[in-house]
Amino acid sequence: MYVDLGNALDAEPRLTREALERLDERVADAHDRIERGRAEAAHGYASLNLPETVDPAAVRRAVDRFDDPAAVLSVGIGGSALGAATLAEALGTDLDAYVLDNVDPARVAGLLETLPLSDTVVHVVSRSGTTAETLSNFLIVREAMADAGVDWTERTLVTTGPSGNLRNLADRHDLPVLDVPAGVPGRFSVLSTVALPVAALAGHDVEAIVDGARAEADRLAGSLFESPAYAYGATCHALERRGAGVNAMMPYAESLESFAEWFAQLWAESLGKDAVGQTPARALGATDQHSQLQLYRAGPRDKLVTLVRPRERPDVAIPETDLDGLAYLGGGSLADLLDAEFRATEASLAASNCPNVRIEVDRVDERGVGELLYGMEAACIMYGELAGVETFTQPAVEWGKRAARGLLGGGDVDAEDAVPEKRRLVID
Ligand SMILES: O=P(O)(O)OC[C@H]1O[C@](O)(CO)[C@@H](O)[C@@H]1O
Repeated sequence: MYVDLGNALDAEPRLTREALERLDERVADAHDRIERGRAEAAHGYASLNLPETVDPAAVRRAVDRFDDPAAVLSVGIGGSALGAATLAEALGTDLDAYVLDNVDPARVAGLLETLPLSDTVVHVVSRSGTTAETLSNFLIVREAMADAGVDWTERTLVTTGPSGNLRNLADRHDLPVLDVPAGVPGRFSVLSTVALPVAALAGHDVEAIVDGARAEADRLAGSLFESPAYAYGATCHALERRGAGVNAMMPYAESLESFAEWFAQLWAESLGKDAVGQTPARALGATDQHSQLQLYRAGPRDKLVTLVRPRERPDVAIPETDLDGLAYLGGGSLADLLDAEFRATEASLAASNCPNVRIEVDRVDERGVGELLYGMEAACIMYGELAGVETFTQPAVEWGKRAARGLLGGGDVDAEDAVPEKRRLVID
């Protein structure tokens, strides 16, 4: 992973090289704390040990029992689904890879009508084993398989924690179970048994994903000027402290669109604490040049844009054309066009004084994705250390969960007391 901070400096909000150099002293201390946390396999910090603690062979053994499926369905939510979605999209698969990470009945019904249920592997993931959306969807998928005469126990792989409903169900039906990694919050668990099974099922080189992560782990150092991941995390933090409350994650590769969604959970759920944090906006190049770029360039001076691209990408030639004004495109290629737009957008942001960071990987392949995912996790942890927040908890999400359970009669409050009377101003 390569990080270029050049356009992040002396923009608006203003961050100077001198300020980064002063911040680097705190990066060194934070690095020491992170390394101590890793050495103790402390909660959260253990995430950065996954290149050494994950067992790709165990992942492969778990999926080898499924003989050449046509489709894989990941059932989970948040970090228990976004990692699989990211890997499946980034690496592409001969399998039809689907993700159920919401409880929209139209989507669930529609998907069940199209899934080849007898030839689908269901990977159901929940660390807690109690998440309403995941368990509801799994029960529906299981019943659809049974109704279709498919033995769901032969089509299901579980990844879960040491206890809870999902562990009990797996034990009761003797399902193959992978353990979620200890001390690794869901949003940091992509490089583990949570998401790697999807990559393994698709025949990808899981070891290469882990090697990419390990390469980034080897770059963690006591200075942001020596560590791409820490450089990015420290720069994002420093810009947020100076007013860049929004970080638009804008990959210039369709295969990284889900990565931006994964990044959004990682950043928001880790760093949105104590009235601070940087709001991740999901964008896609070149598409959002025709959508959000107007706001990034001419809106409030409260943004950082993160531009991500592979240095090498597949290509498609553009035929010669005599169309007025378009002859310059003919004979070129889409990669040339996309990379020209990447550079032009980067320069246009700089010209409008919008700070932006360039992140590159050699290719969007197993190694490149491993580098990028691990690098963002390490960047997030560094940001959290510098911001002094509890990076690895997410207490604010619990209020809504309790209220929803209450409304459905499953909580410790009566349904009518689950949510306060809503203030109304109805315009109809
Ligand atoms: O893996 P689980 O326990 O189902 O949790 C799913 C997701 O829900 C959250 O706990 C938030 O509610 C996320 O942190 C997590 O990734």
